[in-house]
Amino acid sequence: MKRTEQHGNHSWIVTNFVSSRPWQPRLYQVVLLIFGALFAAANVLFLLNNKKDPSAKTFIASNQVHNSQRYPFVPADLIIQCGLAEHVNLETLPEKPLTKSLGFVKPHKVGGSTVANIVNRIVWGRNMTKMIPSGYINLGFPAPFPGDYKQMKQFNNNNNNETTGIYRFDAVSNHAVFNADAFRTYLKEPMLSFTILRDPLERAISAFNYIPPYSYGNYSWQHFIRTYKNITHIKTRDDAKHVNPMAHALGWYHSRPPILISGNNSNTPMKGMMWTTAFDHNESAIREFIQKVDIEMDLVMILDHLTESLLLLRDELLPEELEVTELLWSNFKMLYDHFRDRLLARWEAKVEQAPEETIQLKNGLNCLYELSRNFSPPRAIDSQSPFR
Ligand SMILES: Nc1ncnc2c1ncn2[C@@H]1O[C@H](COP(=O)(O)OS(=O)(=O)O)[C@@H](OP(=O)(O)O)[C@H]1O
Repeated sequence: MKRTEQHGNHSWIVTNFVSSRPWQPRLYQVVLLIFGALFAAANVLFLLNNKKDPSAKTFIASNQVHNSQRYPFVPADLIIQCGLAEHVNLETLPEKPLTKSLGFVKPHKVGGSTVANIVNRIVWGRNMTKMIPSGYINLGFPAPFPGDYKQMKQFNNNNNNETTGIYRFDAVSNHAVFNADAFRTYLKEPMLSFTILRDPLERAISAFNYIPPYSYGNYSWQHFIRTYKNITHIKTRDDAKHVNPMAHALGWYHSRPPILISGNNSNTPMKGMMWTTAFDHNESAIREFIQKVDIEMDLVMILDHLTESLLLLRDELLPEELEVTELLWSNFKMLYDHFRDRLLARWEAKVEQAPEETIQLKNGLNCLYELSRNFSPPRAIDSQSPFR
């Protein structure tokens, strides 16, 4: 029913829903009430959950950590099936931050995600803070560290660098270019700096397979070699991922002033800079650089010796501060071994193993494998690789 009220010179049309009968809820009001109640309940639950588990604060979570369970990547049944359960007690694992911050330099295609996952899990489990890039991938790379990163919302005076006032984190594990001074500015003291390297040719093949535009399969390995062999400047992020990228991540190109690209290019991935490759074959300069890295980096791990590398990493901390199981859990070989054994057991248990079909399939697969070898990057041209 519509009512017109007169107030001085103004008149309002007041629409109301008053009926002559006592108030009775209508369907839309009931629906609104239910939604309101659900919304309020969800908010309360969210607040309670965050209060209960401070490590669930979104700031600490990395892009690789998706839910609020304490160790999200390890299904409990897998731990049990792998015989680790008797060694691991989730409840008694230390929750204290490590005595050192973790400055992990992650070059591309060197097994860095495996190591970054270890760092992330340690950070997650021990209620530590990690510097997160704004875009979740690069802390500046290929430009200088740290680039744009998410600021800590709550400043804690204990964590601030006394000289700069900048918040200091417990860990860094995204793609970045190592600079000892810059890392020390943003990471708590004492810092444990480490990285991982891989045979350069293996790495280049991995990059060829995974990094655009080559990963799209439209260009040959020969095209890849031709493109990068005589490159004079690193101008794009893809150049940086393909040309001497492990050295780039360790600071090789940044040890000389960049060439500034004219115009306003500060928003490009390279931040308006490019780097010359003129010194890439200068042996004495390379030796000098290796010496510098040797002094500044606490541990350089090697992918082919990951187990030994991780144990040496553990030894950089206080005795017993980091349990081997905390490293083991991210060992995807364990996952592989587990499912390989499961598959073989299922095969053994198969009632009829069908020998004729087995031979036919095996021959066909061999044939396909030979074909693919002939049409994929031929190892014979390894010696021409600019990465050697
Ligand atoms: N534990 C372990 N042992 C041996 N090899 C391993 C391991 N973890 C990762 N890898 C191999 O590393 C390659 C992926 O590297 P990244 O994780 O650094 O890639 S990325 O830059 O983060 O995209 C990729 O190499 P390729 O398979 O040759 O492409 C992975 O297979």
